[in-house]
Amino acid sequence: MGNYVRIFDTTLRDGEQSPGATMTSSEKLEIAKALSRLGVDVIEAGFPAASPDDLAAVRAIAEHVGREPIEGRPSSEPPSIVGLARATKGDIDAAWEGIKRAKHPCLHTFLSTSDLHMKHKLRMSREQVLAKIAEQVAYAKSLCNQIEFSPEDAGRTDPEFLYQVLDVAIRAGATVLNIPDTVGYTTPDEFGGIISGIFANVPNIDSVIVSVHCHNDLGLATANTLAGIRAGARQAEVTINGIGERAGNTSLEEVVMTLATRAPKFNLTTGIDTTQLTRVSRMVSTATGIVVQPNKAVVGANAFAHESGIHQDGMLKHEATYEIMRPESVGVTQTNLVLGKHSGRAALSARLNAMGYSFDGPALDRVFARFKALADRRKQVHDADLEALIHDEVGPDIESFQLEGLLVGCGTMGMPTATVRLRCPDGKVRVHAAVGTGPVDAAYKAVDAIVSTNADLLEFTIRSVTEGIDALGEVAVRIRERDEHEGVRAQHSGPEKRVFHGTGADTDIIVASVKAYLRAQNKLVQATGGEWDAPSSRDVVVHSEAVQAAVASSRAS
Ligand SMILES: CC(=O)SCCNC(=O)CCNC(=O)[C@H](O)C(C)(C)COP(=O)(O)OP(=O)(O)OC[C@H]1O[C@@H](n2cnc3c(N)ncnc32)[C@H](O)[C@@H]1OP(=O)(O)O
Ligand SMILES: CC(C)C(=O)C(=O)O
Ligand SMILES: [Mg+2]
Repeated sequence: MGNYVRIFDTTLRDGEQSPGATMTSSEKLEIAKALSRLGVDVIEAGFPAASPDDLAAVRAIAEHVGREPIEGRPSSEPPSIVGLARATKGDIDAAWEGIKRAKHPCLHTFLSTSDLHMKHKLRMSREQVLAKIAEQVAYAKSLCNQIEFSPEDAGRTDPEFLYQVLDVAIRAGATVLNIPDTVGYTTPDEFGGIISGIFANVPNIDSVIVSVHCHNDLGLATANTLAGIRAGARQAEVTINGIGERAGNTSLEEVVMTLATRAPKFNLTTGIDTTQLTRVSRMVSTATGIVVQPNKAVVGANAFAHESGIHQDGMLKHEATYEIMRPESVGVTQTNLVLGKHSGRAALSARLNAMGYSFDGPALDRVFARFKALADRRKQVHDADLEALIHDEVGPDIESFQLEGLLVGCGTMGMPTATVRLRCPDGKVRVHAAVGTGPVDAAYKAVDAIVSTNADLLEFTIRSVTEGIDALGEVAVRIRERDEHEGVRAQHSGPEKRVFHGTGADTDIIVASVKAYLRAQNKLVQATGGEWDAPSSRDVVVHSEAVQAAVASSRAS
């Protein structure tokens, strides 16, 4: 018993038996090529008796993947190509037709051996089953040198009968004995015990390869496969992403990465180039339409993502604190420290540094507070959100006017109104309400009434920083000092009027609009030496009066 575990991939056969996972022949061929590059030893390409299309797909794989090593394949030999067949002459002939052009063809035939399956499904006695195995394995052997036999539902088969079955299959010419836990019923100790029992009780078992094929009905497929391997099996039947009948098969990536990550414990190797795992996983997901759950081991989107501040802080100090394998080892470019509501300052400041910003002390505290407020409202904070926040944060040195409050009313049932409360350069808080053509126009009119800087709005743009209904909106405005001499500029030789730019970001786009406008107004005030004429008390209208006036005028019109 060597220390090499053959990886038998059945994504294209058992994997395709997942409800809804049917793939086209060309998708199957592409996946077979990717599996070959990945380094699998065996590709079970399909069940040729199932349909002419399945036969054609298996034939194409045998010809294009099974004859020559695909470029990039770690091994210098092409993978063995397997076709599955019931224990009937017709199925075996079809399977042979599919695989015979491969360099290493292998016929795989199976027959149920549990009392339950024999009685209710096959309606055959033990004697009939033994005779059929002897007959059909021998027939398959007359066509092909490599024969795999599987006693279906071995996990629920009487062990003594199982030993008899396997003995018959070896005598008839089987070269691989595959032990399936067809319905994912066993537990790891039981399944390991079945394999140990086979090694202890089946004559000439050392002349064949013992293989394991586990289903995941109780979520134990990988554990059972590893238990079988520890008991001596040297072939693991697996699928990419663990797809397959019902709850699926053992997933290739889980077995391979367990053997690699826990190498000292198992002391076993495979021929898999693990850096291709993520890519092949995505390819299979796209072809089958079966989405990989984010928390899926090894290839899930969150497998190398950390959101909580304590974990992120640990990861920044030493990557082994919360990762047992390096993301690059499975083809993920890097650990993903996801910024969200559970993140802390360490992760935020590391991300800001990576983006080229350096904040510390009170400045970092300020950005952090705004980041947390945003994270509370959205699931994830992306770099673009941070950029917008920073631009919003790094405004003019002196905030002459600060937004203290904003209330808008808009829709189809009245005039758009806005009430704005600003802290002004003299330290006083002023409130003004206005109506406009829309909520932004109303808010800007209210700001104008308090700020009264004589500026014209030149440009207003709004965009969503990231995707989704909860995205930040970023507003950019440009204002220009009003030209008192407009219309007579030709005779007037005064300087050009200056333009000021302001941006604002918020999940509320009206708030973002007012912030942007105030930014620009503040720059204008600063540029004019901080001079500002406070509006007369009459200008700073008590907002309820203005709203009443607006409502009255809308009713009148
Ligand atoms: C555990 C597994 O994954 S087994 C593989 C499952 N994969 C598939 O089934 C592949 C797709 N299958 C198919 O396309 C079809 O089922 C076919 C073409 C194979 C057969 O279709 P049909 O001839 O219409 O038979 P149907 O599917 O209705 O029933 C299966 C028959 O095969 C018999 N059978 C089941 N397993 C075996 C076996 N290993 N060896 C011989 N006969 C078997 C059943 O007893 C049943 O026979 P019956 O009709 O005399 O009762
Ligand atoms: C055909 C056999 C190996 C099978 O898929 C199973 O028993 O699960
Ligand atoms: Mg199966």
